[in-house]
Amino acid sequence: MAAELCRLGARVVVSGRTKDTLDATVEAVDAELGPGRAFAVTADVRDPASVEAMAGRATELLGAVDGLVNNASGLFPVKAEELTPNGFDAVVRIVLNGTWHCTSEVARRWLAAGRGGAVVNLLTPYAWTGAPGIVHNASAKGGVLAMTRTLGAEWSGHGVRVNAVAPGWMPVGGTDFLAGDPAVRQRLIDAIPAGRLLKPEETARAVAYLLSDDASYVVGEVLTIDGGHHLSKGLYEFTDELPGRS
Ligand SMILES: CCC/C=C/C(=O)SCCNC(=O)CCNC(=O)[C@H](O)C(C)(C)COP(=O)([O-])OP(=O)([O-])OC[C@H]1O[C@@H](n2cnc3c(N)ncnc32)[C@H](O)[C@@H]1OP(=O)([O-])[O-]
Ligand SMILES: NC(=O)C1=CN([C@@H]2O[C@H](COP(=O)(O)OP(=O)(O)OC[C@H]3O[C@@H](n4cnc5c(N)ncnc54)[C@H](OP(=O)(O)O)[C@@H]3O)[C@@H](O)[C@H]2O)C=CC1
Repeated sequence: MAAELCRLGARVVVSGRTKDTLDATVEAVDAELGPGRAFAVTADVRDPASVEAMAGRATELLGAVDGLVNNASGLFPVKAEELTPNGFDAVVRIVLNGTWHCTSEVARRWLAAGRGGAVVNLLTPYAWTGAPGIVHNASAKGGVLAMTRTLGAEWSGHGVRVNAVAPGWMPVGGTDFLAGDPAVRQRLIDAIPAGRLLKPEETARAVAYLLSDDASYVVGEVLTIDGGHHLSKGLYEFTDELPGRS
């Protein structure tokens, strides 16, 4: 995500809890595009004080912050009846509360300065379909969907746009963790009308569009990029089992 946004011309602060991961991203961008495009700032999105410090440092490093991408997430597969209160909280605090902490911190700065900006939240199609086996993450993403629409409408008159992308499965992070097995992955691909996984840079380009002035009249919207997965393959899923015409 960060590397592709830099390729498209952005200067980016990457943030998360793990310094080594962030440093590796910055090193990769430096090697490809030269120094000064990407910077690392550690933060924990669950902690408003940490987010405030991150936003301040990002402003120092970039001069001005024009956009925010809420990408942090966490999940583990679990039967709903076995999920503990702490397990539910652990995920919701990252996804829903974390998105709120980052969005409110950055947007308040824009509103106080009388300037606009763009927020893009990372959703998934199961924000509206639901996702048995990950009730914590699906509930939190559903909350982020409502937040996207609410703040999109509430702040658009101030030039602060809030939108979201809903990617399908990408061969990174969460997907490697949930569908690392080649046979499981192939079943997943078979269910996607486009017949392949989403490339991370395709998600980044959709994010870049929503961050850009080209999307200046796009408010509270969700751009779904899942190769038609949430629409299903319909009858084609069963083509081999359907009776022939003769
Ligand atoms: C679908 C494809 C799309 C992908 C979308 C993505 O979001 S990809 C992003 C994918 N990336 C990631 O997910 C990033 C890596 N994931 C993580 O960092 C963790 O999974 C985290 C989200 C729980 C956060 O950790 P943390 O340090 O805040 O939490 P903690 O360790 O202190 O535990 C708190 C509570 O949760 C309980 N609990 C935990 N695991 C399990 C389990 N397997 N089973 C049952 N329960 C589990 C644990 O027992 C405890 O409850 P208890 O016992 O006190 O009642
Ligand atoms: N992978 C996929 O196929 C899909 C992903 N998505 C969404 O795209 C986004 C990225 O997914 P993916 O790349 O797979 O996820 P990863 O697990 O690879 O990345 C999640 C990121 O969140 C950061 N993070 C987790 N907890 C915190 C925290 N408390 N504070 C700050 N940062 C945190 C992690 O860094 P660290 O642990 O160092 O803090 C990590 O960089 C997520 O929002 C996900 O829901 C949507 C649809 C499909």
